[in-house]
Amino acid sequence: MKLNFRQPSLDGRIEVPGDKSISHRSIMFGALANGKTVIRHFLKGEDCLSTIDCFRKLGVEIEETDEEIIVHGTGWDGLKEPSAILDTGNSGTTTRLMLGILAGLPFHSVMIGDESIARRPMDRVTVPLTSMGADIAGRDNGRFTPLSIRGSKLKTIEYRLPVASAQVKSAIIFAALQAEGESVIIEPEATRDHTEKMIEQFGGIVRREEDRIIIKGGQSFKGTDVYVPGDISSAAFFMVAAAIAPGSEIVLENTGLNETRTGIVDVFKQMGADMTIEQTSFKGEEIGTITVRTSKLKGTEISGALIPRLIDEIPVIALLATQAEGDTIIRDAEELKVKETNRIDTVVDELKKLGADIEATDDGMIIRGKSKLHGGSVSSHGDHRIGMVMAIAALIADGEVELENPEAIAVSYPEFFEHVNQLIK
Ligand SMILES: O=C(O)C1=C[C@@H](OP(=O)(O)O)[C@@H](O)[C@H](O)C1
Ligand SMILES: C=C(OP(=O)(O)O)C(=O)O
Repeated sequence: MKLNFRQPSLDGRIEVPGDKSISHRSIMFGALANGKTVIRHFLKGEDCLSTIDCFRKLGVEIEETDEEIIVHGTGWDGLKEPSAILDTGNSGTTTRLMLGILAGLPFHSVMIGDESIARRPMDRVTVPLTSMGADIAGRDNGRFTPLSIRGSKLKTIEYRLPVASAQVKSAIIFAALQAEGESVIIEPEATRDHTEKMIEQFGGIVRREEDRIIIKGGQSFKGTDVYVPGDISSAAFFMVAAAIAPGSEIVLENTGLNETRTGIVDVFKQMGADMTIEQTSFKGEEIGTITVRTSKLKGTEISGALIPRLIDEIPVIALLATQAEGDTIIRDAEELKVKETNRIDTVVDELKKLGADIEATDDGMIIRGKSKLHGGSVSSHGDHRIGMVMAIAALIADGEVELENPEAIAVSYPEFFEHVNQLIK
């Protein structure tokens, strides 16, 4: 795809698509609940469609209209042995959370994903689930897909997460909900808490005591109405676009502002961005409007507890940092190496091709600003977030950017280019 934007200003209001993490979970809890769940502003990205497809194969009726997704929940007991392989596509969230659900159900299932999923570590989930009594086999001793899960009776667990991962936490929560008694999960750093919030939305109970999450097994859920806020991880691309494309102002309405996800807002403040945030409602999750205008930016340091609160935004923050005065240092972000691609390498390599002064480190990167970006040939490497970073970079680049494999963007943001075109003045 040839991107020849001629350095426009951006202006306007958009509502980004529904949050990916919340959309996945709304299907899962909707299926596990008894009765009907109606989901509005659901993200119809490829990842969440993979979750829908898996639950249909487990016997759940799911209706799709333009406005809503309706899940006819079967309860835990109503799910059926799938006669086909469950294909999770490109979605780490689907693969890992489904493992926690399937581990305790009384039937056999087989799970597979795409080439990227086949490289991503699943032992971070299969190890704790196995210690709860799960019977999971997979390539390289259960490290990778394809995985075969024979549901079994599960025991409780007290588990300190070795990595700050909401996917691992959530998989264990789903398993713990099927065990008899109380399980405890201890987080090294707080990660996104959408699973915990959704347990409550569906009439269940979960307790948090400092870094400990306590889950009682044997809970059943009631179908409900879910509104999915706009995904701050998608909004991040336009927050950055507005900050760096001269003379811009973008308003992002109905965006999720869950505190475990707003690390990027903290970084914008640290860098001196011109931004206003207005909380507008609460629908199971905080929702608000984010407005960003172009401004002078300064380099910053991003590390520690901030990392899980902005993990998926780091690639686009790297682009932002190329337009800030001074150095930006990102540390403690090794997890980027096991995403859809090794995002430390892919973002560094691709931004360099457009003239950025950026260097990979063992656990992050160093970006030296401010650089003038030029045109060039770049690739998404099949990673939706890298594709969007390069498209936003193309907005400020002096010259044409040829982007290979832009189709990957449909994983989390099918309307991305429509929104870019709508915002160009
Ligand atoms: O739980 C979730 O919905 C997610 C958790 C994060 O992954 P990890 O749990 O691997 O950090 C994030 O990168 C991913 O996009 C979605
Ligand atoms: C890492 C991501 O997703 P997942 O782990 O679900 O593939 C992402 O969306 O950036």
